[in-house]
Amino acid sequence: MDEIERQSEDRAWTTAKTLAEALPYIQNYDRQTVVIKYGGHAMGETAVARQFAADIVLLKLMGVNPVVVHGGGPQISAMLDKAGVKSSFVDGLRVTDADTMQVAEMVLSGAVNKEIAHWITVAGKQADVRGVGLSGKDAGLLTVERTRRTRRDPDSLIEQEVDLGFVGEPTRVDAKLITRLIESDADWVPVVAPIGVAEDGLTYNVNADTVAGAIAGALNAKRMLLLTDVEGVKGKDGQIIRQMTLAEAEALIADGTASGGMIPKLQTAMAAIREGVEAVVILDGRRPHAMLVELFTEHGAGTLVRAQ
Ligand SMILES: Nc1ncnc2c1ncn2[C@@H]1O[C@H](COP(=O)(O)OP(=O)(O)O)[C@@H](O)[C@H]1O
Ligand SMILES: CC(=O)N[C@@H](CCC(=O)OP(=O)(O)O)C(=O)O
Repeated sequence: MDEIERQSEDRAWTTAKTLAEALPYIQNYDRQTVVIKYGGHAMGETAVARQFAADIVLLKLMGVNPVVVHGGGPQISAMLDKAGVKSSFVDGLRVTDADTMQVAEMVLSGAVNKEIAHWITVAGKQADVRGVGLSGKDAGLLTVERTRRTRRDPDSLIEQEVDLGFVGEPTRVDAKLITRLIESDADWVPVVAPIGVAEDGLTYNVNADTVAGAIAGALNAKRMLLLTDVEGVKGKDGQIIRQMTLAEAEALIADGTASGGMIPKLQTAMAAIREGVEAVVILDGRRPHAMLVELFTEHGAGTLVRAQ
């Protein structure tokens, strides 16, 4: 046996050992629902999105029921730039006027949603695993109400309402369609764009973390994974915190250690756990196979948030 053959044999035995060690974890997640929020920053290039899709197919074939909720903030911003439309954010939420709403829906439901569903179908072709692209508009999946935000005027110190436009907050998830897709004998993977409809029938732009949390809560998911562009949640010392409780998550927001986009993530995590999701993990979606490390190894990845 030459050196190359020996190395290949070593790799084969290592792979088999890794698979065998994963057995307890595979059983733990057998037929369990895992909601995965795939952030716009985590998507990166096509190769990264294809790798993500391949990992989703692997999860499905290992017996997990993955439900993907995606973002696309950077992709919306790029399209708005092209169209010469200025965009601003308040507390991490995009101020969404009628023109911005049109672009956001086109990008989220049209481009990003179809691309992710498509890559899942391509990656799962041999085993007939298929991505099914939906938005909160399909089958009444996501009802929202207009988000209200107030700001204290620095001069008068009076609380004033900030008009965010067509930005919505989930009020009801009708998960029947997702449940049917999950429970079907066919290997369908729901892929949801963060668009909702209010009682007035109008379309609203919703933060994708918030949508993932609402859907995970409605499905009583075992896990929600928030895939982003950092390794996990950093503490005061800049080190990644491996595990935290709801109270600790709240303290990180209160003392300003968690800021910007991390605030809606932790708030969503807390809300989902209060609704019955067992645990939420915030992890780096740019790293290939991060979901597999989290779900199927003792080491895990990122920051795990749980009730206590
Ligand atoms: N304590 C913290 N730990 C880690 N990231 C933090 C923290 N506080 C703020 N952040 C910021 O939150 C960002 C993730 O949120 P966001 O950019 O909205 O991600 P996504 O687009 O994936 O939803 C990180 O890139 C980081 O800049
Ligand atoms: C209201 C609001 O801010 N909606 C978000 C929806 C997309 C999103 O949340 O995308 P990421 O997860 O990639 O940030 C937006 O317009 O950017």
